[in-house]
Amino acid sequence: MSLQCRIDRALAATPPGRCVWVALSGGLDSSLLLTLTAEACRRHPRPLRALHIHHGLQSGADGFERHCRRLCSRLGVPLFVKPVTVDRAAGQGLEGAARTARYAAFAERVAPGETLWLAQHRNDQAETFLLAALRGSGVRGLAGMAACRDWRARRLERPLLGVARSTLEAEGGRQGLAWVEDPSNDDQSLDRNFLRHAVLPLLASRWPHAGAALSHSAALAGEADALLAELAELDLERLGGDPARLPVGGLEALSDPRRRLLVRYCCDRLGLARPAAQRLETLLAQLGAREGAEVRVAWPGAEARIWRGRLHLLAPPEPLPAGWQAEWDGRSCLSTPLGEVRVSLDRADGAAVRLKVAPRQGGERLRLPGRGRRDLKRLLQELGVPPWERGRLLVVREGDVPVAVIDPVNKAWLAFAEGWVSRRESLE
Ligand SMILES: Nc1ncnc2c1ncn2[C@@H]1O[C@H](COP(=O)(O)OP(=O)(O)OP(=O)(O)O)[C@@H](O)[C@H]1O
Repeated sequence: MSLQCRIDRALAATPPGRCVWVALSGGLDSSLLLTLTAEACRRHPRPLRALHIHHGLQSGADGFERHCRRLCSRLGVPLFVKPVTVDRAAGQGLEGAARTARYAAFAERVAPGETLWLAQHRNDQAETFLLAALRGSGVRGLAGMAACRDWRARRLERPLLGVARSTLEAEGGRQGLAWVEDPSNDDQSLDRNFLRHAVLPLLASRWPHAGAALSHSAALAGEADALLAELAELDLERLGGDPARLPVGGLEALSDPRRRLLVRYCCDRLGLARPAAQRLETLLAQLGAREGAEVRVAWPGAEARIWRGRLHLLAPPEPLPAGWQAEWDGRSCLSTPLGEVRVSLDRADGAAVRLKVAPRQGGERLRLPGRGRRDLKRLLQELGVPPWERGRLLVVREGDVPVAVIDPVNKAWLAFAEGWVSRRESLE
C-alpha cells in the first residue's frame, strides 16, 4: 500500500467533520505526515491544523519554527505555534521534561473530541521496545507506543507506526521535501540515539528484518497486555468491583502474578501511578498483617493502606494547612482549602447562627440526638471513616461547642449535634 493510500485510509477512519491536528516538529517524519495529510484533505476536505511546540531548548529552535511556518504556508494548513517552558528541575531528565511540557501543550491546544496525529514510525517503535526490554519491563512496556488510543478525551493516532524510516526517507526524497535535522538526535550519550545509530544498524546487518520483527513483538505484547486487562477486570468483578477497596481475603486467594496484575490494573483504573515492582512486593507482603495494624505503603503519586480487611488504593491525601480556620454563617458556600462545599447548617429552632470551622483537634465530644455526649474519635470509628481521612475532617463549632462534622473532600456531613440540622443536604 502506498504511503498516500495509508494516510487517506487513516483519515477516512477518523470521525467525519472533526478537526485533525498534526504534531509538527519540523523533522522528516512529521513534515512528511503533514504533507501527505494535506494532500488527502484536498481530495476529501475536512479541517486540518498543524501544531508546533517551541521548546526553546536549542539555539536552532527558531529555525524549526521557521521551517514549520514555510511548510504550512506552502500547504495552506493553519499552523499554531505554542511556546513552552521546560521544567528541567522535575527530575525526569531533559528529554522527559520536554515531553511532559509538549503533552501539556497538546492538551491545551487540541480540544476534547479532536484527533492528534503523531509521526512516530516503525524504527521508533523498535527502539521503544528495546529500551523497555533493557529496563526489564513487562508486556505493558514492551507494547511500546499504541497506534491509536484515547488520551484525556482526545484521540491520539500514529498513522506511520507500521512504516519503516527508510520508506519515509525515500518518499521525502521523491517529493523533494525539505525538513530540519535535530542536532540532538546525533548525541549518542542518549540511550535512544545509541540504539538508533549503533545497535539497530548492527542488528540489521545480521537480521535484515530486525526492525520489523521488534515492532511485531511490540504489537504482540500489546495484545497480551489487553488480554491481561480483561483477566484483571474479571478478577475485580469477582472481588466486588471497587478498584479503590479490594478485599484482602479475595486478594490472598489469587495466585501471586494475578494479585500483582490486579493491583496494577486497579491503579490504572483509578488514574494512579503504578507501584514499582519492589514496592508492590512490599505491599503484598503486608496483606497478612495482623488485624488492627496500620499498614501504609507509598510510592510517587499514590499510596496503599490496609484497613479493616481491605486494601485501599488512593492518591496521597492532601492535608489541611496547619492553623486554618474560618468564620461561617451556616448559609453561604463554605470555602475550605480542600474545596468549596455548598451546604447549610441551621439550628432546628431557626435562630441565626455564628459558627467557626476548623480541623479536628482531637478530644472533641458531640451531644448526639438521643445518644448523649459521644467521643468524636469513637464516633468516626463507628461510622467507618478511614484513619487517613480523619485528619482532614472539619469540626463546626458554636462558641467552643462542636455542633457538626463535615468531610470537605467527599462533601458529606458526618454528624450533627442535637438541635442542629442541614436543610440543604445536596452537597456539590
Ligand atoms: N516540538 C514539537 N512540536 C510538535 N510536535 C512534536 C514536537 N516534537 C515531537 N513532536 C511530535 O512527536 C513525534 C515524535 O517525536 P520525536 O522527538 O521522536 O520526533 P522528531 O525526530 O523530533 O521529529 P520527526 O518525527 O518529525 O522526525 C513527532 O513525529 C511529532 O509528531
